[in-house]
Amino acid sequence: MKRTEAVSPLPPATRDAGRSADPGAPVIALRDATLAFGDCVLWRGLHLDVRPGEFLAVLGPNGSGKTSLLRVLLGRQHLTGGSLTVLGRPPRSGSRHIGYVPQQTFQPTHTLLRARDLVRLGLDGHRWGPPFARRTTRRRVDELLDAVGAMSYADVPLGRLSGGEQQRVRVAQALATDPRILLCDEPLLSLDLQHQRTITGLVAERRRSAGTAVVFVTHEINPVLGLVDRVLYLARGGYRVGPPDEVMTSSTLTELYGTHVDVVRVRGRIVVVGASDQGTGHTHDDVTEGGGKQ
Ligand SMILES: Nc1ncnc2c1ncn2[C@@H]1O[C@H](COP(=O)(O)OP(=O)(O)OP(=O)(O)O)[C@@H](O)[C@H]1O
Repeated sequence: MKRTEAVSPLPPATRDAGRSADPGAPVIALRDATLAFGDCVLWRGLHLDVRPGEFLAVLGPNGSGKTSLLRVLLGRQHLTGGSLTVLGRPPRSGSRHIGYVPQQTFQPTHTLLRARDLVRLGLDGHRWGPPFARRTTRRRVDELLDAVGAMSYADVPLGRLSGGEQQRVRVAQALATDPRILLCDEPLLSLDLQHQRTITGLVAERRRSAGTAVVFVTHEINPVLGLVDRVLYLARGGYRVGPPDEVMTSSTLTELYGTHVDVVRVRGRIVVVGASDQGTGHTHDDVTEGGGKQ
């Protein structure tokens, strides 16, 4: 399997964040990793290191295995072949060092769980033993809700919130444990431009100040283009990984999809044209902006 870049040096944006950590110690290390369900190989031979403070965007058509990759990193799905370490150990579910923003699922309208309850669960839901002091917990929950612009509906049941409002609460929950790795599955979905900026700003600040590594699944690279160190692009069982300028090119994506794909840059934005249903066994929209469906 050809890859654009196997292990990159830390790009300028991440050097500060990675300074205190051993730059030789990836927080995620996949070696010759394969994931298949029956005859359907989602990706094979994946070789990838993610460093502290790095921002990795994961792109690819529907069904290419982006969410499944996050599930593998979370220890919820076993690899079919190859190996993985997360923070130097085999992955295990429930680690408080990993924050996870799942793909959008709407809360049932009758749920009584409030926004602040969900964030509190992120804070002490994994812990055994006595709960944190009430006042400390409340202050931290308020800080997290405030950071995502969700204070005004902190006490509203989740089922009464819009999709975008729920999404912001999920981001606050994922950040609650000060994670060393943040896994995000299309966190900008349903968010207007202003709240997209709030969330991307928050993630950027988190990686800058704490060296948190970010794996960010998205159909739209443009809202995070300024943050992305490397792109992992999955398609047809294969992949490419490298800086956006190397991966998001007509020649690289044409090779990956096995058919002609045009990548054009318009006023600093990346537009991918022609990546339609290219043998993943799944449908994929025809004209994409930033590598995904519209
Ligand atoms: N546990 C499972 N058993 C069998 N097939 C599965 C399982 N989990 C995922 N799949 C299949 O693997 C494929 C990849 O799914 P995945 O959700 O990882 O894709 P994706 O790239 O995130 O797609 P999308 O862009 O639509 O969110 C899909 O066809 C899915 O049905």
